[in-house]
This record gives sequence, structure tokens and C-alpha cells, in this order.
Amino acid sequence: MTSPVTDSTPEFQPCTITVLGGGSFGTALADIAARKGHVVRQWMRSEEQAAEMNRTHINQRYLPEYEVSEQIEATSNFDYAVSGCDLIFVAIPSQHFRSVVSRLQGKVGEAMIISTTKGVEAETFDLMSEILHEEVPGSRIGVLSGPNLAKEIMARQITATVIASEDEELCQLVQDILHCDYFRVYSNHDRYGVELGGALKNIYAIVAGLATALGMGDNTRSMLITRGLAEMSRFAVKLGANPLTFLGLAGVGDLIVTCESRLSRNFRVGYALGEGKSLEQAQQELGQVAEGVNTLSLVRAKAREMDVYMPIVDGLYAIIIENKNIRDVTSTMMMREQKTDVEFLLQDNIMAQNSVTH
Ligand SMILES: NC(=O)C1=CN([C@@H]2O[C@H](COP(=O)(O)OP(=O)(O)OC[C@H]3O[C@@H](n4cnc5c(N)ncnc54)[C@H](O)[C@@H]3O)[C@@H](O)[C@H]2O)C=CC1
Ligand SMILES: O=C(CO)COP(=O)(O)O
Repeated sequence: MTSPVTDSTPEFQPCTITVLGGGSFGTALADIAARKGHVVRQWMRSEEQAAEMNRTHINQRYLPEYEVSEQIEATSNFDYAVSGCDLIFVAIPSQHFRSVVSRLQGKVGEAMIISTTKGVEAETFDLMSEILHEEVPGSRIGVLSGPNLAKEIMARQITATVIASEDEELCQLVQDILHCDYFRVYSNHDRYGVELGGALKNIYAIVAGLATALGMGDNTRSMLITRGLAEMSRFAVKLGANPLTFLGLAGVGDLIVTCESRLSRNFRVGYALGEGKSLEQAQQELGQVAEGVNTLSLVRAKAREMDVYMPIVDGLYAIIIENKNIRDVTSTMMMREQKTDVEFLLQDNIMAQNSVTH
């Protein structure tokens, strides 16, 4: 049995927190909050899964190796789960996000709502916090994103995340709720950039998994991560995000962890593809969400519409959707026109400034 980390500081104020989603990340967040002494309800679709979790304190399907706090109350009763809570974390895969959060309408009073989902909606290209704005108008909204592999959080590996919102009070509350000796929460006001970073990096994790399975080296993976970052930032800037956000935990931080870790489901899908499995087989064997697969097609279409150069996205799409030969695609990518290393103009601005001051 793991020891509690209950917050015993005099200023500690227990909150009532609801987590929507019975998967790995929802469970990891519920566990942190419950161990800190908050009242935590975790909503999941399956009545049997909820009953089993309350009985055994183990999420058998998603995190069978870890015992969760006995203080988490799992429930399949949605209205009960969200009644009278102060804050809601939503950890539902992007494809089902709207259908679940639309049920919050008129039920949540003043509760703040935080999306933890790293994906894009197919029909609208909406990010999850935009869906929250549409489905629960008037609510206070934030996004939690960063290098946060659920299993490492459950193992109490030291981890940092980002809470992003224009709402300063919301950021402060989430920091207070989740901060403990193994989990640090940084704030950022660029909600859109933070959220976009979390969604985009999944694509490059698939590429990294694929490259690793094919026996490509560390030089290759480093190139993929760095050029992936350039591509992500280029795309995000075109959509109006701040490229500097991509230098933080929710950008390069999350990109590194998902491109380097075999715990990443997106990496694992890529790895399985590299072993010659079909996309369907890879997803089926995973049995959990790998958001990057859907995000890939959506981002490729959007990049074409906006005329953004994304060769890695194009290459992965050619391999896994158009079934092109991996070696041919890689060779075409390598033989493309040579580009400059760093493309943003910050450096030019600094040099221009220096030439004035020196
Ligand atoms: N697992 C991780 O390490 C992290 C995951 N995330 C993000 O969190 C989101 C959720 O991921 P996980 O919890 O890992 O996924 P998961 O695959 O472990 O679990 C997904 C959960 O959503 C539930 N679900 C699916 N459709 C539903 C519906 N229509 N109604 C109600 N529940 C439904 C499933 O039953 C399951 O409990 C994803 O967008 C992921 O990118 C973010 C950070 C870390
Ligand atoms: O977002 C994550 C880590 O920050 C989890 O990545 P996967 O969804 O690829 O497992």
C-alpha cells in the first residue's frame, strides 16, 4: 500500500473535484488530488468498472499495476459525479469529448472545467477547450498539458505540467489542488498554444516509434524531434499561437517524452507499424487511445488548406494512410531541397537590436 501525501499545511482548503473519464490519465489525476486530501469523484461509463475500482482500489483495465487512493469515489452516475463540485477535469478521448461535455450544460454551476485531452475534433478542427466554450457557455475554462505519462505519475516519478488559461484565479486553484512533492504545476496564459502543442506532438511520437522499430539511430530521432518542433511551431504560428510556448513543457517537453518513451501509446503505435503490423492491428493491440492517428489526417488537411510546409506530417500520412513504401518516403524526404535550421525571426531582431546598441 502506498503512503498518502495529504496536504497538512494550515492554509489547505479541500475542494470537491470531479474527473470525467475512467482511463489512465483521469485515474492518475484523481489519485494525486485524492492523496492531497480533496474530495474526488471519478466518473466512468461502466458501472462494473466503477464498482470494481471502489472495491479493489485498482483500475484493472488501464492501470492494473497501481493501487489508487481509497478516497477516490468511482461512479457511473454522471449527474451525481458533477453535482456540487468546484472543479472538473475532463480526460475523455477527443472523438467522444463533445458528446460527454455537452451533458454538463446546466449542471455545473460555478465549477471550473479543465480539459486534459490532447486531440482535435474532426469536423470542426476545434481544440477541446473550444468545445467546452461552445457546450458549456459562460464557464471558466483551462487546459492541463505537459510531459505527463500516466504510469510515471502513478509511480510518483517527479513530474511537471502546465495549467493554461487566461483566468489567473483558475490557474492558481489548479496549482494548489495538484501541487505535491512529485507533481509541479506551472501556469501559462497561452491556452491555445499549450493545447495545440499537446495535440500535435502525438504525430511525431508515432514517427519516432516507427523510426525506432526500423532500427534508425539516435541521430535520426533527434532530427525528428527537432524538425518536428519546427514544423509544429510553424503550423501553430499560422493559426495564431505564440511560438515561444513551444519551448516550454507543453511543447518541447511533451514532444521529447512522447518521442522517447515506450510508455507513450502513440510511440507504441508507430513502433508496431515499423514491425510491419497494420494500423488497425496496432490500435487493436494497444487497446487505449492513441490520439495522433486521427490528428495526423486532420493536421495534414489543415496544413494543405493553410499552405504550411509539414514534410514529416506528409511523410507519415503517405506511409500509414496511403500505404506508401517506408524507405521510398524516407528517401524522398531526405532528398528534398535543403532548408535553414532555425526559421523564426527572433534572432534577426536581436541582431538588429544589438547593432543599434553596440
Ligand atoms: N495516458 C496518459 O499518459 C496521458 C493522456 N492524456 C490525454 O488524456 C486523454 C484521455 O487519455 P487516457 O485517459 O490516457 O485514455 P485511455 O485510453 O486510458 O482511457 C480513455 C477513457 O475514456 C473512456 N471513454 C471513451 N469514450 C467515452 C465515452 N463516449 N463516454 C465516456 N467515457 C468514454 C474510456 O472508457 C476510458 O475510460 C487523451 O486525449 C490523452 O491524449 C494526457 C496526458 C497523459
Ligand atoms: O500525452 C502523453 C504524455 O504527456 C501521453 O502520450 P500517449 O497518449 O502517447 O501515451
